[in-house]
Amino acid sequence: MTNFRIGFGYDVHQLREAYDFWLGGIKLEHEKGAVGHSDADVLIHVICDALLGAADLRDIGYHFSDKDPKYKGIDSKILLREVMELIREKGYEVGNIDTTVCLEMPKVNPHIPAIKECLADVMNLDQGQISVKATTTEKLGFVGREEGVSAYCVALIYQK
Ligand SMILES: Nc1ccn([C@@H]2O[C@H](COP(=O)(O)O)[C@@H](O)[C@H]2O)c(=O)n1
Ligand SMILES: C[C@@]1(CO)OP(=O)(O)OP(=O)(O)OC[C@H]1O
Repeated sequence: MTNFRIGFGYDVHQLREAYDFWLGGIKLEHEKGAVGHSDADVLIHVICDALLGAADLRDIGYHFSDKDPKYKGIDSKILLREVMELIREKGYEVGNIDTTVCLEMPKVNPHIPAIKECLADVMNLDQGQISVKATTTEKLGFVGREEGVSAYCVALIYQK
């Protein structure tokens, strides 16, 4: 019987002027960008956490410490590739992932095709296995005040 497992990821990054805004592996043009030890790509970070959680492999900070200078400014696509290797080493394949980005501005929808193409390439999956959605928080909370961006991801993995 196929061994199915699910995982969940959640992450937040501050938004500040003079920072780049990486989301799902692509750079958005916006007056603010995300702050982090890495490139602060919140969408990739939640995908990593959902996959690691599904495989019972702890979390992103456990594998890539934010105290380690090796990861300062690192392209999160490199981290996602490593996470895919870790779960495949354990015999897992990805069924699908579903993500939601919580962001007041800018609009994510126009970028979703490029994000899916990029993530499918990094993860070696079909674009149909990767869902990316976005919502504002109706001007409420830190997202609504444009102080930060958050994201959620659920992942289904399986071992044949
Ligand atoms: N940063 C965002 C936020 C939302 N969207 C899209 O707009 C729709 C309406 O947003 P609500 O917060 O009012 O539900 C949402 O369903 C997304 O399709 C977006 O592209 N980028
Ligand atoms: C990715 C890492 C490592 O560079 O740094 P951040 O960009 O700060 O991201 P976060 O989601 O807070 O946690 C994981 C970190 O260890």
